[in-house]
Amino acid sequence: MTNLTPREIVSELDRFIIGQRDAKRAVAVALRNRWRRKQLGDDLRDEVYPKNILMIGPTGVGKTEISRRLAKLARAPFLKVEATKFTEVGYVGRDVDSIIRDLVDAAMIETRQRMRDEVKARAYKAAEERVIEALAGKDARDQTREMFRQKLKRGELDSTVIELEIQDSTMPMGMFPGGNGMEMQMQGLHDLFKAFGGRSTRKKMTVAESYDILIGQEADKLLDDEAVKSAALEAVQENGIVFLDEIDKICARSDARGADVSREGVQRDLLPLIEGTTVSTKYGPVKTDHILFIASGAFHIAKPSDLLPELQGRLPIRVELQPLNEDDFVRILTETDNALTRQYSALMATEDVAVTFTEDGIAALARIAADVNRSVENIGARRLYTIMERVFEELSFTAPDRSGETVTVDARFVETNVGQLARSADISRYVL
Ligand SMILES: Nc1ncnc2c1ncn2[C@@H]1O[C@H](COP(=O)(O)OP(=O)(O)OP(=O)(O)O)[C@@H](O)[C@H]1O
Repeated sequence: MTNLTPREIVSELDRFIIGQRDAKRAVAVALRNRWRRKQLGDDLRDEVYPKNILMIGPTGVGKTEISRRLAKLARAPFLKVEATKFTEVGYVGRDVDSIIRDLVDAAMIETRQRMRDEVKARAYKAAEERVIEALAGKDARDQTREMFRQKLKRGELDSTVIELEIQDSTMPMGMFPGGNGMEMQMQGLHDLFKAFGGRSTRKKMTVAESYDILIGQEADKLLDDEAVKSAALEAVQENGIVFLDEIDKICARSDARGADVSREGVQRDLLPLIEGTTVSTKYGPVKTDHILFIASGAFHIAKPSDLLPELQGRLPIRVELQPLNEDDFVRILTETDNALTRQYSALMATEDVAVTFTEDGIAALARIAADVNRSVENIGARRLYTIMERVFEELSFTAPDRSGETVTVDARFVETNVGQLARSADISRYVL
């Protein structure tokens, strides 16, 4: 939960997203409303429901990015899901409740990671004790232990090999950054192992290598699983954000049948989630009343008014996002904290190649992106990714041989690398 004001939230979002003022303001107010709700007395607090948002705008203009950044800012559990996923062939009421279950899974990983970080200092101390025990033996005198401790601190024993009892369920701290399916599976396995007490083996490793593993193991011992679970469930219920993409694709049109039946079915299934219901998950029941839903779609063909009236009522805040033009691309390339120009320069710097961008180089990149969006298909800012990748293709490959060089990305450099490709719509369709 953050206590930032709407103005502060918008200015945080401004660091990453160019333009789209209305959408930023809408999400900022939604977030602030959560804080306001928390300040209310018990009786009123339960009555205040989130005002869900409908974002209308073409692809690649920042709808997801705004929502994701907002969630990050608020440290809120976040899930993006395509509404069309539930209309796929074979749809027999595919479980929309899985949205909430996936959100809880994501929250469990994040919460565990955060709580692990909180106990990290204590875990580090405990890990150090175990290393000392492995070095000095179980019955070593205090004086001997202290001597090893000093040596450890000076890094003198980093490459000494020790033998340790390792629980198989233990994984290094770095393995839970939160997010993708693979990690979720790992998490499931991890829980399983933990439940059965894990299997321990003796392993040889250097002191330096042992720390990550031992800290992970000790942190797990300090973590109370029940506390992690209840914190994660509370985070979902009070702060969860679900981004429902492609909501326009589940609108039924009046002139068709068949697939449209299932589309309308999905809307009906989604309704209770958005209106507030209780979903059972493997960690316990979750009330969805205060989860914020941000629905999004291009609405090129269907209109918001084609959604079920009940669903329209549950998405009362409508914001339009604007298509991005050449000027926006220049700003995206130069003003954002995570600008692609910064990313490429930093990546090349790791090879000791200094990359700088000139103003006309940036202008050329933006112009080509806008041209290709016009002539082929408008995919918004995503076009910058494909253009940049092409521009840097040669340099990326040869960088290790060019250590110590300086490369200036100016209009000529851009022209040489993508100019020709960009002028042919047929070729750009495949490569840009
Ligand atoms: N206004 C913007 N400012 C800066 N970067 C942007 C902006 N719009 C899009 N981007 C970048 O383009 C990429 C795609 O944007 P995003 O995922 O937000 O698209 P979207 O509008 O949600 O489209 P879709 O509905 O197809 O998912 C992201 O990496 C994002 O950083």
